[in-house]
Amino acid sequence: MHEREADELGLRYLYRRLDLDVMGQPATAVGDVLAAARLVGYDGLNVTHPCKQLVLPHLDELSPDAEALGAVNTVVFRDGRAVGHNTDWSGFARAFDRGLPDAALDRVVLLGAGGAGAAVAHALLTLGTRRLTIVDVDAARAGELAGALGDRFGADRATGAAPATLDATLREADGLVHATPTGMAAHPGLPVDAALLRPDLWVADIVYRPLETELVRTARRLGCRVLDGGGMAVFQAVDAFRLFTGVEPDAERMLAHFTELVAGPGPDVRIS
Ligand SMILES: NC(=O)C1=CN([C@@H]2O[C@H](COP(=O)(O)OP(=O)(O)OC[C@H]3O[C@@H](n4cnc5c(N)ncnc54)[C@H](O)[C@@H]3O)[C@@H](O)[C@H]2O)C=CC1
Ligand SMILES: O=C1C[C@@](O)(C(=O)O)C[C@@H](O)[C@@H]1O
Repeated sequence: MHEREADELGLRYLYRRLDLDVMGQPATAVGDVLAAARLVGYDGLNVTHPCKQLVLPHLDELSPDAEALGAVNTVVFRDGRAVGHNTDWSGFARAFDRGLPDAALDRVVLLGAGGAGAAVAHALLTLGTRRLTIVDVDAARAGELAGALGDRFGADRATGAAPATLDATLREADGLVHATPTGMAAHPGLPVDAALLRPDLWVADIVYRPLETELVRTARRLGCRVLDGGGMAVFQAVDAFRLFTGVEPDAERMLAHFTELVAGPGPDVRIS
């Protein structure tokens, strides 16, 4: 996606996968990878699960958003310094704005309080969600995330809740954002009971492989306004591309290319 957009713009750009599993390294080796990338002249890196927090001590500076979120997915090397940014939250915010404009944001339920859920929660509150209820099988994690958001956005804006309360909370909600692995090819299924989906509830899924998850399919069939996970995946890349190059990419072109990519076979991961 990055390379194809750069080709379109006439930029020379190499985007390489450095996979710790393939290298036989633990997640804690992220600092070594960062140092190696800097040494050999990379302009920056995207960082993914489970290294978005582990990378923090290896950075010289954080953008205010990355600092607030305590997670980095984009590192830019500039003037000898490694600067951490977070484009997951801005990517979700832009995808949401584009895909579900005018969606009611009075009461929103977020299912999943992991790394992606934290970025999505930051985006939802930044976009104006009045009351966000965060539900996770790990109720302590949901509570911690709600507490951290409360410190930044105001104590009454975010609450952690246990899965047993999901039915009641969803009945009163304007929208649902799904941020657990359910629905991915390796974890098929529906994360909430279909009986809880009604036409006046908007539904956003962040799972993007496949784009058409069981949740997206079911919610659409039941008449909900629906957003799939492709927009977040693309717009985080759009924001990272701009940070790496200083050039504004064509977001709609990247979205079209991404849709083509996810429809195809998975990547062939090899290091030689
Ligand atoms: N569209 C995009 O750009 C992105 C999409 N993703 C998607 O988001 C998913 C989550 O990613 P991360 O937050 O990094 O994973 P994570 O493992 O950090 O967090 C997942 C959270 O979901 C919770 N959970 C799992 N099953 C649950 C259930 N049935 N009910 C309630 N909570 C449950 C877990 O306890 C955990 O807190 C990924 O599997 C991926 O599909 C992730 C990153 C970017
Ligand atoms: O988590 C993700 C996914 C990603 O690693 C990818 O594979 O596209 C790119 C990261 O910037 C983003 O935060």
